[in-house]
Amino acid sequence: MTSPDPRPSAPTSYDDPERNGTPASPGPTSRQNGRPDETRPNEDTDQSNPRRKRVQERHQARKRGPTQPSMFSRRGRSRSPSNRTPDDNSSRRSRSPLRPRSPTPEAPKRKRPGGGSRMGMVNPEEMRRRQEQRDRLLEEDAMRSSRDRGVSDVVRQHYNAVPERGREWRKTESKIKGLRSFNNWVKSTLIQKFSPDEEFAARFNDTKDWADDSQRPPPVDDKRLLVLDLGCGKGGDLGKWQLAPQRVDLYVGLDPANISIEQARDRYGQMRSGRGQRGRGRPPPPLFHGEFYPKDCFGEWLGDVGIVQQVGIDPNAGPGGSLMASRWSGGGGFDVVTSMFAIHYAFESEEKTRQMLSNVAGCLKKGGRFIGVCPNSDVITSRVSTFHKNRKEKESAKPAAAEEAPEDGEVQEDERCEWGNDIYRVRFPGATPEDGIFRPPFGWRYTYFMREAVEEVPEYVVPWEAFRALTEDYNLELQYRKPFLDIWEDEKNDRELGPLSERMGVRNRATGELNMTDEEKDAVSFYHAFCFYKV
Ligand SMILES: C[S@@+](CC[C@H](N)C(=O)[O-])C[C@H]1O[C@@H](n2cnc3c(N)ncnc32)[C@H](O)[C@@H]1O
Repeated sequence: MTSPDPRPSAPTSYDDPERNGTPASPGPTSRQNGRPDETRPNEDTDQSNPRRKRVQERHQARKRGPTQPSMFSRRGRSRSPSNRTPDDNSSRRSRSPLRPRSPTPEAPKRKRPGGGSRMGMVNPEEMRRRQEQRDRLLEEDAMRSSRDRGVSDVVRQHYNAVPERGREWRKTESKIKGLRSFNNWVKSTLIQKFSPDEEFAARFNDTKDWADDSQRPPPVDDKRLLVLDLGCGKGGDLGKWQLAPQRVDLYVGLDPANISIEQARDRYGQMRSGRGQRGRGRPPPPLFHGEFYPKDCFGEWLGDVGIVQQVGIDPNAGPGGSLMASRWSGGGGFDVVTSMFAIHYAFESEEKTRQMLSNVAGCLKKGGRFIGVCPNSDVITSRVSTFHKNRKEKESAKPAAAEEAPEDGEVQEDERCEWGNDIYRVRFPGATPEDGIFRPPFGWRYTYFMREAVEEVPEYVVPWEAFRALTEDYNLELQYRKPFLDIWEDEKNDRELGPLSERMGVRNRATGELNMTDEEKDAVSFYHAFCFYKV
């Protein structure tokens, strides 16, 4: 699966616009997409305390060795596999234990001396059978790749077509404004808790009361973060990254939806120029250098994206890679890889899921964090198994009647599992497992609808335990996983995240209650958040 890549050629050096004052990608309009929403810099945080104690808590349970040297020392290193392709990846990997792949058709054989005589030993019937088998496999392969391309195209076209309605509309007119704000608050919370590195967090462990002293600037944070966003959409999270406790030096946004990428560039340009900033409050912190490219991050290797190559991507990440090479190269150059509301598109197939993980693990330095949010398979499992239980009870209550047997492979209407409410709907078009456990863990397609945001787009179940097991192959260690509403319960009284929720309109200042209808709460409970460490 490929997407057009109209990237400019890779810059020879990565310039810090804070130093040279050159905006990387200027542009005029403000942006937002549907399900996840934006956060503007000066509503997001109290500018008097932009870096906070939160970072202490997430590192408390972890004790690791020294962090990697700054990317600046890595920048000149040339170890990126610029000529690598996803096919190259698969050739170095061992076969998955999760599901045997269908055999690929044999490549046409060259004539070699003696070959004819060996061929002569196979009887014609056998040769015909083998040829038929090869043809069948080729045809299946072609059908599979066209279907895969079809789904990716639908997803890309959908996100490209999501209208940009403007911030004011989203905050006032939208029927799901509570949900939008809540999702944004969860994403900010993840960024606040998990984006800083251990060194940065350790400094705050040593100076526990700094957050109480609004006059005193936080300790010097000279080491800044390099962030890669897979599926960045229209750049809705740029403002959140601008307010990260540890300052961001570089933000790279990738997404196959080329129009979304243009919109993200525009939004970044607007932030750089200070346009669209509201008058109240202190000015936001200085903006990082940002780059945005159209890219399928789950179907393709990221090593051919110039800026990714420059920062550093390790081709040895994952199973089958050379352990020694990986140990010596020390991984990729990014501190954080983030993927918000996007990894479920990778679960179309094992190949894509592994490609996504190779990209994530390859880009992260040791100690780097992979943070994201996606649909929670526990919720799906529970809905699906309850659906089948109820269906069976209904069936057994029915008087025995002569039922028409379904055609081969056909799923009867009443066997199709779906749920939702006025604002969101999940619909499985095919059969689902009665116990709700998705085996094998790839390719379980459903369509997702969300009012004003997502029009029946195909998505795939991310069976959590299988995913977590797979991440181990890529040296990614699970540090945190939590359903959205549990995050709220845990963090709503936090001295930073609590007030942030009020500024973002997530909590009603008078009642202290969430500003969401029951339907919105049901919709957000479909998701959970995670953080992995690269070890
Ligand atoms: C619900 S949007 C989330 C956008 C953004 N992360 C946010 O939170 O605002 C899902 C995004 O995933 C992107 N996506 C779909 N397939 C992808 C792929 N193969 N690689 C990277 N991104 C993908 C879509 O184009 C879309 O922008």
